[in-house]
Amino acid sequence: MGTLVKVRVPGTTANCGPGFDSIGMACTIYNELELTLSGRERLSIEVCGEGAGMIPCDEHNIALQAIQAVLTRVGTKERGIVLRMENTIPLARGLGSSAAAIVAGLVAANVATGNQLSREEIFNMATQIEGHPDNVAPALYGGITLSVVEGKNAHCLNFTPPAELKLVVAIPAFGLSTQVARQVLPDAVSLEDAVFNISRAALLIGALTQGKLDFLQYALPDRIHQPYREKLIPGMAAVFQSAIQAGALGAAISGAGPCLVAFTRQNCDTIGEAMVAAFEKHEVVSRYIVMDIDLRGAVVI
Ligand SMILES: Nc1ncnc2c1ncn2[C@@H]1O[C@H](COP(=O)(O)OP(=O)(O)OP(=O)(O)O)[C@@H](O)[C@H]1O
Ligand SMILES: N[C@@H](CCO)C(=O)O
Repeated sequence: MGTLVKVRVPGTTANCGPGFDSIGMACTIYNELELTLSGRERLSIEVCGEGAGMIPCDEHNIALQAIQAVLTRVGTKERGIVLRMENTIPLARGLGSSAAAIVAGLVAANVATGNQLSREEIFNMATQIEGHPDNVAPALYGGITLSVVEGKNAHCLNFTPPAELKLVVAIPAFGLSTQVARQVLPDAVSLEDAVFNISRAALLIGALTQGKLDFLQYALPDRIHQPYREKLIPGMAAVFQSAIQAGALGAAISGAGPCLVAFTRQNCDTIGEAMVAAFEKHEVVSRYIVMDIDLRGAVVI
């Protein structure tokens, strides 16, 4: 016996073009995590669905590390952990699988130990474990999130997106770890590129908050991460172009990639099929999914 808690956490698409390491959106694709916490010394981890057989089931598991971080923080003596994960978020594709695992572990452990930590404390811990806030923020809070890191603290605003906004995501068959996708980035960018991104990130938030989605065509381009990551994602520019030709408002790398996300009001299947066909011309096997923006973030179920 012990305390059993089950949580559901959404996948996320981060950066959204120019908002590198800051802007994120929660998506209607979910992982579930069930934690049983007891006084009996025990560790058992079971992973079903996406990542089964690949995700470590020992002390290297990041959901377990998140749980242990909470247990240490609140000083509980209960160290018996039985963990079961049911995943639908594809692994290492740019849809926030690691952020979902971290947030799920933190939220479940906090509930199992009597809700001693606030959402802000959980957000800070999640940001420290993940290394940047843009996936963990929407995974925790839902909606569209804007995050900054100030010293040891992260701060986040979230808002509800325009109801008609849909996400069409082309998911390549190959994985790309965030660590590798960050290694290709430059240490510094020019003032011109910084201004390019700042102005577009600002316009993007204006367009999303005012529901002026036609502005996304001007707001989504990026110069500080996507051009450098293009070599890791064969066909990237062609997939963006084909999505726009099929009716999308614009497109971006989802997170660190290799998923590419198109933003649209309509024609989702036409756009998805065009993206998959464009990838195929570059010998990349892919599939597509259509998602809305999740408004709830992490929930106890
Ligand atoms: N449910 C899970 N439980 C434990 N570890 C997981 C889980 N899901 C993902 N991970 C770990 O996270 C790694 C993938 O993280 P990575 O940051 O590279 O990609 P991502 O989070 O899917 O994409 P992005 O951060 O670009 O959105 C996996 O290789 C695995 O080690
Ligand atoms: N902002 C992060 C998101 C992926 O975790 C990146 O692009 O590296």
